[in-house]
Amino acid sequence: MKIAVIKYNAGNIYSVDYALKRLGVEAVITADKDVLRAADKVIFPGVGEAETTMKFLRANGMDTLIKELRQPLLGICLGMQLMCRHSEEGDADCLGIFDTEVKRFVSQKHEDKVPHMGWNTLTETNSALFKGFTKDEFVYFVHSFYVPVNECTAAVTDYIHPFSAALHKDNYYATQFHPEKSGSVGERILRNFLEL
Ligand SMILES: NC(=O)CC[C@H](N)C(=O)O
Repeated sequence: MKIAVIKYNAGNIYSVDYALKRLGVEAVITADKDVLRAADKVIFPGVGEAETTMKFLRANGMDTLIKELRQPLLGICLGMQLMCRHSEEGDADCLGIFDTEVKRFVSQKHEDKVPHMGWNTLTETNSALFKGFTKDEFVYFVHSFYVPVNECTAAVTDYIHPFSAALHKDNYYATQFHPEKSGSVGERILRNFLEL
């Protein structure tokens, strides 16, 4: 099975690659569009800022490519956010795969620190990504923006208020949390994606 990780100006490409290696998977980290089109599965990682990253993707034709792909694709963190219609982070128009907004967290109480950095459990998991997942298992988040619960929501968590921890539509899967930084639980989620 050919697994490709999209190489662009994101920050967590190599931690994703290392997590895949721990699963015994040798992924190709590439910006080569033919290699990405030919992959069985594609991972779209991301740590960074939406506006800058969208400019980079458009300048390199990666926006069109990602929207053309029909094999399973997993967006992670910023990757998930860029798959939405628009982000308040830099007022960025994004890929529009998920017809929803990305909004900035607004602290309601002093203890509601932003960015949200921590371990949360998930509810309402309704995707093959979460096969074998139990309600008391934790995954790791680090983000200042969130995707409201919407028709593509595939898991929910609660920090300041409920929000989408994962999205799914057709061949597009996405997690706001970092499976590559979520220990054995995250490894299982990555394995579930690879087994789709
Ligand atoms: N880790 C990240 O890059 C998070 C994505 C985005 N910058 C956010 O703060 O929500």
